[in-house]
Amino acid sequence: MTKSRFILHYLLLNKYAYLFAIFCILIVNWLQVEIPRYIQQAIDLFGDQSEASRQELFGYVEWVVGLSVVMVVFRILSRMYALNPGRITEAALKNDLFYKLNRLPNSFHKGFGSGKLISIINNDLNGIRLFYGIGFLQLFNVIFALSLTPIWMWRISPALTLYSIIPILLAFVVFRIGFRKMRALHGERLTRLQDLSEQLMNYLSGIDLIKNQQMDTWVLNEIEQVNQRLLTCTMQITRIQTFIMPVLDYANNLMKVLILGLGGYFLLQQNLTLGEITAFLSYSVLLALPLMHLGRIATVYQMGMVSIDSVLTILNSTIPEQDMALQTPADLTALGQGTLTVSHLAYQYPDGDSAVLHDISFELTPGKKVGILGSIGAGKSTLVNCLNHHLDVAPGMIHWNGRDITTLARQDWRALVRTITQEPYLFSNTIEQNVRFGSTDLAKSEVDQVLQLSQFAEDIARFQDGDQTLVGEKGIMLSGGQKQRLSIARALLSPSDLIIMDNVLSAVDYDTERKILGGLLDRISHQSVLIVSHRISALEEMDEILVLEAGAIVARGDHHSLLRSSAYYKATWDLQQNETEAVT
Ligand SMILES: Nc1ncnc2c1ncn2[C@@H]1O[C@H](COP(=O)(O)OP(=O)(O)OP(=O)(O)O)[C@@H](O)[C@H]1O
Repeated sequence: MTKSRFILHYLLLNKYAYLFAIFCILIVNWLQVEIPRYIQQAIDLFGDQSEASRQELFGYVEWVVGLSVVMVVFRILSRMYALNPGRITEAALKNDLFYKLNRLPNSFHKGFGSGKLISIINNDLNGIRLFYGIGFLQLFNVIFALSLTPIWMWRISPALTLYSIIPILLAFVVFRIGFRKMRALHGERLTRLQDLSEQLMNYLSGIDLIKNQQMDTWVLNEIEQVNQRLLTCTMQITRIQTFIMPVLDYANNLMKVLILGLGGYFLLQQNLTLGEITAFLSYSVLLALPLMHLGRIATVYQMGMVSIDSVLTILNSTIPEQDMALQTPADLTALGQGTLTVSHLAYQYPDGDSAVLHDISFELTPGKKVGILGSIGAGKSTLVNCLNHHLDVAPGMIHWNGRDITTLARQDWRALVRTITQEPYLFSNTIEQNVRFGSTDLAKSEVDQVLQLSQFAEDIARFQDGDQTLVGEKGIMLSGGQKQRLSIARALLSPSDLIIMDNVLSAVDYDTERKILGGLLDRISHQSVLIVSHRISALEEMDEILVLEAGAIVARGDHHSLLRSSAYYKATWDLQQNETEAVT
């Protein structure tokens, strides 16, 4: 989407409100130039004592009062109808951005820091709201005021109008120079705000580490540097603004001096009346006001343009074609209960030097349970992220019921495959809501059942508020093992055809692990399961265990055959047996 299409698209969203606002702004500006005309005629009647003149004078006063009331009404309407669209656009844009962010693949989120995204959603969207609200209102105010007022002035005295316009032209020249400089600075300022937000997000996520390692001074220094760059940029903008505003003010006063000086001369020459000079002075104020607003409009316009650029970097990011084509519910049901076939899977990270996975092949028929064992850095998580299509795998390597998963939309694929990761993410909500995760239609008894299965129910019974306990930000109130069990409960609540568990039981003891796995495998006997673990005790019951070393499968078989065929497996088993004995 180009910038002009973006502007038009969101303008059209409120087209009727804007059209009515333009009509109201036009009426307000027309009344603004009309009212001085009645004042002028009233003043010119001051010297005349006749009854007819008195009647005429009262008539003009009534007109002025009446028109002023009408003007106030239209001014209120113009503000309502011009400012509200700014809010509506902001809300619509937020929805569009959230929709897009939700559909964009992981590769986008890896390259685009969350701090930067938050800054765009807060600061840039604020800039866009002002652009579509106050910016629109002031723009039309200025257009109408600068076009109508000189015409009404010209009708009184063309010569005085031409002289009065000289200071305005001078002010415009100064304004244009400052305007160009400010545009670049506004862009820089929003980038600096994004940098600061990114930096803060980074440090706040690692606040425990910063405190533990006493890194406070270093962090404060880093933040101060980014903050200083933001301040320097903001000060430059303020400096230009504080220079331009007095210049515009000076132009306005110069115009008044010219009107009074030259107007007085024309009065003496009897070319102008006192009423006409008074009207002319009123018009000079009407010209000065939009002139004063030019600075504000320029800021709103420049911030709006820069903000639109930032937002477009997200809106123009492409969602992979296959992710756009969603299956119908019927097609998705037909895809269920399939066989996962992995053939000669290889994977290299885009920024990596060499392949992390080599020639991985295995099959997961419906209901089969497969375990993956491997040392640290063997490529287990990479394999999981290839299988659930978080990573962009090459076509032809992973099939589900004969269908290449790279031809399926990720959203559809994840309806079939549920992954429980080793770092569960919890929302700042109650335990029950964290299990439900939006599945509000499911009965409470189902939630209780999955909590029982994941061996979390006993812990919950000890909490004062039970499953209504608030878990705090990222589940800060829960221990590592409790978080893991909650995320297992969450994965079990809604149906899926394949469950992948990536080291999810690392933070629970052996006994709890055995209980969880026993209950879990009973409940999901019809579902395919892939469990990744460092612990053989978690894999013992699997139909097949793949031993991964440096990204390749070096041994495979069930627990008993591997004890005989794989020295690594046997050594790991013996070591872990000793650990278990030491613990019990
Ligand atoms: N995003 C990435 N970019 C580049 N290389 C990566 C990335 N993530 C992981 N790697 C590399 O891939 C290799 C395998 O990592 P992976 O996380 O898959 O191992 P793992 O077996 O899951 O390890 P662990 O048991 O410690 O979780 C490692 O050498 C790691 O450095």
